[in-house]
Order: sequence, then structure tokens, then C-alpha cells
Amino acid sequence: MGSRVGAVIDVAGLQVRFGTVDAVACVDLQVEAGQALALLGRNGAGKSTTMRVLAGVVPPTSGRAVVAGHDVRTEPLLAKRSVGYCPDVGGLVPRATPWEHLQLSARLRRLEGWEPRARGLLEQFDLGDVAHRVTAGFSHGMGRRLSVVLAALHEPEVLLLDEPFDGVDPLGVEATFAVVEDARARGAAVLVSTHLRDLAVQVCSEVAVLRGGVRVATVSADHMAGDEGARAYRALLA
Ligand SMILES: Nc1ncnc2c1ncn2[C@@H]1O[C@H](COP(=O)(O)OP(=O)(O)OP(=O)(O)O)[C@@H](O)[C@H]1O
Repeated sequence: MGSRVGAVIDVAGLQVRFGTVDAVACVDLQVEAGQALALLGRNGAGKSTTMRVLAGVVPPTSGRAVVAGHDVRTEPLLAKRSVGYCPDVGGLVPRATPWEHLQLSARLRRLEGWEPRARGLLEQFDLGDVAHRVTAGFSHGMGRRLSVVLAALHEPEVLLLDEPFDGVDPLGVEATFAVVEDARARGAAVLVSTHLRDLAVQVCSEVAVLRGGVRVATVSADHMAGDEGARAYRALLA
């Protein structure tokens, strides 16, 4: 896939180095408005690091990372504002309730009239009953579901979901699918990092495979579906 004019997520020649470790050596990705791209790859392939660069959490060592027209390096605030990010781990305050997380997010982004959408998302993710319970006692799956809700609250132009299905029950998976479909319908670009290839191909139109910090392929989701897709994926990992 070549560089596309107007891609909402535009990554080219991305490199991220931690000391002597090249977490990302060379990644190119373009996701257009209304598209969802899955990031697949083995443990340590560089998926989360790529997501963190786009979320403005980790600076790129070199290369380009642009979200919604904003370079993460030169326009960090505008870039962050355009992104909704579900990190692979962490991000929740144990002493705060889901509602307090949503309040904080809304305040930081100066959202108006966000409450009905927040309530709707909590219901959709079956978190309505625990909206006012501190997250310290949440199961892993509940924490994942809340992280997706927080990423989606402000209807961002760029939705970054890192391992959103990890430990999540089928109803939570359905709710996450609905969030991705809603984002695509309103013209957002979505990036989903996951090890669950069968779910990735259901919700994404394309799949990028990373290996050793390098993007080795970008193919249509159909290409990665079913038994044949499993074989194709294994071949790319070998
Ligand atoms: N802060 C850091 N300091 C040093 N090395 C790091 C750091 N973050 C990531 N790495 C290394 O970069 C490589 C890529 O890690 P990353 O978390 O991006 O992989 P991943 O594809 O998301 O893996 P997984 O599927 O296991 O979550 C790994 O070798 C990891 O050890």
C-alpha cells in the first residue's frame, strides 16, 4: 500500500528506539476516513509501541506519524485532541469510578452535554450498574470495556484500540464492534491491535502484519480470514 493523500492515520518510515532496542524499525501505515485497520504480529513485534506513538505517549525516533492532519511531533496537543486511545495496559485510576473517569476526560477535553452519550456507552458495555464503584475491584475484562468507553467518549477522528478484546466476554466484544462500526460510519479512522485474528478480520477492512518492528504486509481482511487466513498469517510470521 503506497502513501495515500488524505489518510487520517499516516505513518511512514516510523522508527522507535529504546536504548539499543529497536521497538519499531520501519513501519508504514495509512488508514483513511471510515476505514479500520488491524495490527497483527507476535509478542514484541512493535504493535503497542506504534499505537503509543500515535497516541502521543511515546515520541518517534524518526519517521512520520500524523493523525487527522497533525504531526505528533510538531503539533502534539492537536494530535492528542483528535485521538481516542485505549491503551493495552493501565490508564485507569484504581480509586476513581467509571463516572469519575468520564467526568475527568470530558473536563480535559472541554466537552459539553457529554453525559447522555456517557450513560449510553456505559449501558452498551454493561457498566451502568458499576458506574459509581471504584475500578480497583474491576475484573480485567471490565477494565478493558471501560477503557474502550473512555477512548470513544468524545467521538474522536482517530480511534486507537490496543488489545480491546483481551479477556472480554462475547457481549463486550459485540459492544466494541459497535463502537468501531459507529466510528467508521462517522468517518473516523480506526486502528485495532490484537492477537485475535478472527475478531480482527470481522471488524477491520485491512490487516497490517508487523514482524520484528517492521511492517511485512498489508492485506485485505478477507485474506486473513478462516483456515486459509490462518495459514497466510503463519507464513508471514515465520
Ligand atoms: N519502554 C521500553 N523500553 C525498552 N524496550 C521496550 C519498551 N517498550 C517496548 N520495548 C520493546 O520493544 C519491542 C516491541 O514492544 P511492543 O510492546 O511494541 O510489542 P507488541 O507487538 O505490542 O507486543 P505484545 O503483543 O506482546 O503486546 C519489544 O522488544 C519490547 O521489549
